[in-house]
Amino acid sequence: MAEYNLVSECVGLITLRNPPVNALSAAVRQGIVDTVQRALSDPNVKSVVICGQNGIFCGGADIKEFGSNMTGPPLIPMIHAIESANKPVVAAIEGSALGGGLELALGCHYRIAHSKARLGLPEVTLGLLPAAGGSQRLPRLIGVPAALNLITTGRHVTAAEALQLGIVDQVTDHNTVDAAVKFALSVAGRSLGPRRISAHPCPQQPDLDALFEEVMQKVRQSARGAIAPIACVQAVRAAATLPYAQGMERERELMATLFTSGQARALQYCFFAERAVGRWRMPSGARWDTSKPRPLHKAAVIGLGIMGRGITVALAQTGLSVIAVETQEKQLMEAKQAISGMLERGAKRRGVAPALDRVIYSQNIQAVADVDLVIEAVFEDIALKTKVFQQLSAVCKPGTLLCTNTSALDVDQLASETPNPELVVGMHFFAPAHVMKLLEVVYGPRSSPQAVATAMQLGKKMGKASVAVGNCRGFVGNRMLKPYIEEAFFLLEEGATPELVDQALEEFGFAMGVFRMSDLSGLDVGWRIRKGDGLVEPSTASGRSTRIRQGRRYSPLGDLLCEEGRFGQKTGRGWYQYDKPGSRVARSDPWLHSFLGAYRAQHGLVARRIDHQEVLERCLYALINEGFHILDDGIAAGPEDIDVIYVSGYGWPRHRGGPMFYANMVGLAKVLERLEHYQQLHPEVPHLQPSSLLRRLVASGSPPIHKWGEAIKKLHSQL
Ligand SMILES: CCCCCCC/C=C/C(=O)SCCNC(=O)CCNC(=O)[C@H](O)C(C)(C)COP(=O)(O)OP(=O)(O)OC[C@H]1O[C@@H](n2cnc3c(N)ncnc32)[C@H](O)[C@@H]1OP(=O)(O)O
Repeated sequence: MAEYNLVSECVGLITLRNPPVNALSAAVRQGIVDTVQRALSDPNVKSVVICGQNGIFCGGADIKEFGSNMTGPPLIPMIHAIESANKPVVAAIEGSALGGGLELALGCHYRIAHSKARLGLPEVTLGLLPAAGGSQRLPRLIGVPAALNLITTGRHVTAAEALQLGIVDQVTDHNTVDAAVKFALSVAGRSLGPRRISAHPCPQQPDLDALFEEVMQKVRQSARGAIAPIACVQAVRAAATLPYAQGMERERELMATLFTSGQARALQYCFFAERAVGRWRMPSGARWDTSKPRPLHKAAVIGLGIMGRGITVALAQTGLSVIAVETQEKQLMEAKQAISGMLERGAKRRGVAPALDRVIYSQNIQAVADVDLVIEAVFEDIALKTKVFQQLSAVCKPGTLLCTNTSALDVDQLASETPNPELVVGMHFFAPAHVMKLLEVVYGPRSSPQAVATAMQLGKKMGKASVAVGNCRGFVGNRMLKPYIEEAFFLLEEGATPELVDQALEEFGFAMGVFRMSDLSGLDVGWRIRKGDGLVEPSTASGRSTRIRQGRRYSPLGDLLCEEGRFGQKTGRGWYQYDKPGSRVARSDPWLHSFLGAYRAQHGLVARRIDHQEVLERCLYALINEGFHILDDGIAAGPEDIDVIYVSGYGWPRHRGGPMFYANMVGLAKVLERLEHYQQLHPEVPHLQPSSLLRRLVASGSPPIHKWGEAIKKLHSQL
């Protein structure tokens, strides 16, 4: 797993071989130990170069090993042996040097990087810290502020930035290994003392205490309960204040706590889940590896409201030519201005030229005749969308894929309005579409595997977490959101306040509680949907509204606020009050509290004390329960799909792994027991009725999440 060659007569070349990313598995570590030993004991070898095969230096420790008993030589002594070698060791960095990979390079005496390489210590994103000496060496090399930034965010830096920071000694556009060998020859015999980073003190930093206090405060605020970023700050503080050996001891202690934590397990699960969703499969048996996507050169977007504009930007930034269609001239001109602004700002951020000339604007749907794919983003109205789909079917060249950005309508119904339903899929983007990571690719029973493969590949090119899901009301994300929001409304009826519910959810780690989120996205959105479902009724003569509708408990609270014109941030009033319409700082609203009091009195409801635990159990378990229904219905292929959707699109805290992973951590039996408990108290609430899949999983011994797939298949085959 590490190959050894003698090159240029006196350079020992060690090549890490562990595809695809040369992760530091036990075998690779053993290979490094053996080959370094061989190079150091060969009197002909004057210097050593370490590189990785296939254009990548090293993607870090092997994350798959973390879940098992780790064997093989440990990383820390291996890196120490390199640093204390009496011959210069040069790291030749191509592709990526991440985590343990960069820590290995920091143990080398010199680092040469290719100009396209990326370097970083992303351990924090996996719930860990750079515990192979990285938290102690990097601050010594580049100073405390820069090291804190890299280690607490886990961000990857370009070779150019690495050079500027002093992480690498040289950047090359040519063959990196050749450059490193040449460099190794030039430094053979030089004194190595100054090149051993562990022997350096940290560069002096004025007001160290104030700096750490400020960073810790910032990190605590943005961590939303994640423990790794805080441990990272503590580890860097040890580097800044303690001798190296003591700093290493502190690094070890901090890592020991993180390594076995539920958060590390959750974050590592997310890492693999995000990759697993790319290996999509449909109930028909169609799969990612047997379905070939179509090449795409030209796309079109129909409807240039907020969603259409974001989608146009996302497509243009991916390199596609885009025809952007809006029938009203004024709206078209406004959209053009907005899209150009977004493209310009995005390009400035990324340091590239804006893709303005990739977008052609038109009022005429005929302009899309020769595109390969169309994304329809007109108003959420089935009659309007049907008309657009019929027009597109008549206008587009044969084989054009027709995608709808609907968030709530029936993709299959739309497909049935076209002569080629196999070419129709949903591409459910989230606002703002050029920023938000999530894309639900919705297939109907007639969508072709090729259409799904093409939409999934396009999503990946756009940098989205793309998840293939079946067609049902709300697809996966919004379907699960419904019981979550309903429970929050019921809690208000029973005595909670928006502040209490939001606080419980935000302490759990959500970026925003349900009511602050509702104010942000607009209360009128849900109101319109409920009206469409025939759920919104006028109040009776007494002003009292019914609380059982369509045979189940219903809370009209959201409707009543909308009747008052309280649509959230945009009107300056919603579940909270705001300084002015459009302002973002939510303040508690005494009006809302008296409104809730009057509402309860009118309905004979007596407010009771509700604690955070009840808020979490009722909102989250109702959402999770719907997730089990979704798995049972075959709408999502596995729990990873649901979890990626929730973490990347719905603000679920990543360090809790997603709702289904969380259920697995809490224990399926406990989730079932609490749902049964609340269902007994609220028999008129069907979403608290435990899903039969959850019951069957518990009855079959609550298998761990990675075995749910097998269990679901087995349980289905027993039916
Ligand atoms: C008490 C113990 C002390 C131990 C001290 C430990 C200190 C060090 C810790 C670490 O190093 S933790 C790991 C840090 N590294 C990372 O976080 C990098 C993770 N990888 C990536 O960011 C990317 O994979 C990449 C390297 C930038 C390459 O990206 P690309 O898009 O080209 O490929 P992917 O689809 O992401 O990955 C391909 C394939 O490889 C698997 N994989 C990637 N990295 C690792 C890894 N470090 N360990 C194991 N496997 C890895 C990835 O899962 C993909 O496989 P599939 O999941 O698709 O099968």
